[in-house]
Amino acid sequence: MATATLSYSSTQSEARQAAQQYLNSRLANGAASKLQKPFTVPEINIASSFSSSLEDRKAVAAQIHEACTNSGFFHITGHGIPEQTRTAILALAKRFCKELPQEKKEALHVKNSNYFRGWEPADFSYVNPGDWSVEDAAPETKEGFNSNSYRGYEAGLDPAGGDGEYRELDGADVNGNVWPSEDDIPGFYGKYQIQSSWLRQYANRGIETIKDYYGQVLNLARHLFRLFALSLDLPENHFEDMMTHPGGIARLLYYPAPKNPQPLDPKQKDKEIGLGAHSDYECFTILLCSSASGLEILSPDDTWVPAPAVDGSFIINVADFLMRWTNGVYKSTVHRVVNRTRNERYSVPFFFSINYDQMVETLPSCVSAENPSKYPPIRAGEYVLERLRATANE
Ligand SMILES: O=C(O)CCC(=O)C(=O)O
Ligand SMILES: [Fe+2]
Repeated sequence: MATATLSYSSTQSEARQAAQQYLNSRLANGAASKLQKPFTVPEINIASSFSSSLEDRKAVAAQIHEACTNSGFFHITGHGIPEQTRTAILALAKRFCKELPQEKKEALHVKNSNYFRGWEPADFSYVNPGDWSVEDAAPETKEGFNSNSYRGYEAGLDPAGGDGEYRELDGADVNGNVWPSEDDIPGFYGKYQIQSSWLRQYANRGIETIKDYYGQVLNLARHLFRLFALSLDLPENHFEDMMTHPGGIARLLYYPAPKNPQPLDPKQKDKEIGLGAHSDYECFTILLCSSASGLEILSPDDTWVPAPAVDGSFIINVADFLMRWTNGVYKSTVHRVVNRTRNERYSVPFFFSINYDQMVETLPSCVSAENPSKYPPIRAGEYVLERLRATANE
């Protein structure tokens, strides 16, 4: 079990150093621990978790508990999000990366945002801070757009409407989002009324908007958090008041097809990395990926295990904040992306947090005489902001 803590630091280089130490200790911990049972990424059909029977919901929660204490990764099917919504957002990721002119992307550069929102070119951030110091390291090949839901809480992106109390990562009462203009990429945010037949062709191609996807995934995230509560022997509504204006960063990612795709080979260092080894920062991630495989997760015996996309499923993984909150009971597992196919790869991770202004203490059901709390209380946004700062090229 990883017990490393992340210390809080003021400068960029201190933050990066702390993040590297943290990641190294996670990697070392992984290698040192013995495999108790097979390391698996199970498929969990959550359809019966929408049942009115608490017993049905608890049965799904038990499967979630099992996955979160093992690999920390699982696929979900039976989630209720239509295929059209899923293909639409992947198509939007493609449109953003391929159709938006370079100067329009530059205008949205993530370096202009205090909250890591906007367009991120391939080599702007390294999720594994050690990759900065590798002389001949190829840049990460991903390119992305980070967005967050602030506007939604005004009844825009959040189907529940929110409580109007959203606070940014640093606690500020501001809107950290940036959006491309609807003239440049119609239908991106969702405010655009499709009037003309020329624009309707996008709709006919099944292209919806961030708003549609974000709203549906936010509903799913809240549903999953209720199941997480049950899985941790807590009342089902334990997290409810902490999800009234939750942080949630949706990222549209594009991994170009590699020129020279390499098979996974433990004896060879990969030259072209899509996204370096890292763990996610928030509570959990809901990941949608296109059919090109590429996600690999680090097993406790220190080998990379491919976690290919399963038709119609989302991949869910525990992230560091939930690992910390559960006192290390739930595993936030190191993963990376290496596109080993000749196809482009698109993915849309949604990093779900509770309200960023929420203070949390280790969950009572995860503390015992044998496993006392390892972590002091912390504000959710403060933790995530520090982790984000460590990865950026400033
Ligand atoms: O693109 C993927 O499949 C995974 C992305 C990821 O791990 C991340 O953005 O943290
Ligand atoms: Fe990740």
